[in-house]
Amino acid sequence: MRTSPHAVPSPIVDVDQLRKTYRSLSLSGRRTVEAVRGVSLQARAGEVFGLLGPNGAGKTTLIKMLLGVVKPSGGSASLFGQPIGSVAARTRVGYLPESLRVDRHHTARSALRYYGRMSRMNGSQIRARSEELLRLVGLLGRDRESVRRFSKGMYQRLGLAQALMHDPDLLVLDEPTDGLDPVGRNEVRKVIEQLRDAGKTIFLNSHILQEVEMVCTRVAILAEGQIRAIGPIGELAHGEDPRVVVEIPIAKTVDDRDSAPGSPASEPSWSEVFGAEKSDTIHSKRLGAAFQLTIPAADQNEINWIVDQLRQANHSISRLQVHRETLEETFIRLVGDSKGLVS
Ligand SMILES: Nc1ncnc2c1ncn2[C@@H]1O[C@H](COP(=O)(O)OP(=O)(O)OP(=O)(O)O)[C@@H](O)[C@H]1O
Repeated sequence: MRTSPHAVPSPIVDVDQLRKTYRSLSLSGRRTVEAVRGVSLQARAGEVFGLLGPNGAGKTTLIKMLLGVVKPSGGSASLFGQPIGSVAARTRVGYLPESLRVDRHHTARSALRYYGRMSRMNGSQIRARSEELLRLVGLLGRDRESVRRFSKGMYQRLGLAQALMHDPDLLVLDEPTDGLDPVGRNEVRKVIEQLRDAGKTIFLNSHILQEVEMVCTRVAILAEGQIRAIGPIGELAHGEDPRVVVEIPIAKTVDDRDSAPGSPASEPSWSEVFGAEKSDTIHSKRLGAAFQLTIPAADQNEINWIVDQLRQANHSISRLQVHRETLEETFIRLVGDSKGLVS
């Protein structure tokens, strides 16, 4: 069968209505937690897909289901078209868990040898691949030191190297920079950026907004086990129409010129300026000696129209700024508060 040259390649990660309910028994009785509640998403080859959510959103549970470590309660998912949990799916994935443990007696080199053997690589394959990866993660030269002497950042970079040892087609990273200082975060982020630029497909969990903004190409916002938004990073952050913020000096308003000197200026009727329908969408407030209007404006034509209406009504404009929603504002709008999120 021939495929059309314009056919969209099938997704590498394909999740359909996946659910996980944890049930446990304790002295205080039966406890049920709906950790993942009907999540659907897709990640394609070459994407760095970010799953952003506060603590407890269900991110780790979702990753563990993809890796076949936790059994779903409902829905389905596949990696490379193979059902999650199958050997065929698992062997093509590299995984960096939230807290990787490397035995303290290891050096970076001996640890990679160990992981290489687990992936059934032979001695010369292990040597060549270790050299390449130690260089990539910036540990060449420190590779014969005990990992006991490693900083947390170096340890995480070794974790990235172990995940890449068998040259997986998909890299799954759970909170890769959690607990690192800014220098360590930056070092790990640089490695992820190099992998992204080399075309690796990466699925990354994070509650660190800046990390997601800097490295991901597509993002899903997860809260309370549900996807609240999903899309390319640029579009997601601008989910709401841009707004224009205009400041109109009070002394220059029509009302003020008509009123007696020194009397407080009353607010102009914005419905007379913009029409009743548009004025309903305007938020206005007094800001010192000016009125500040926040007006939704989908595009440049609408911004021009707003300026024209103000000028026609003889209002001066002392400041005009186009405000686009940031990813942080999108997150807070969708999740309700910024609890558990680091910007
Ligand atoms: N093995 C388990 N048994 C019972 N409840 C669990 C288990 N694992 C996770 N949970 C609960 O499921 C919910 C989602 O947890 P999960 O670890 O998937 O979230 P997360 O988004 O990865 O959070 P974090 O960033 O804190 O790791 C939480 O309420 C958590 O307490």
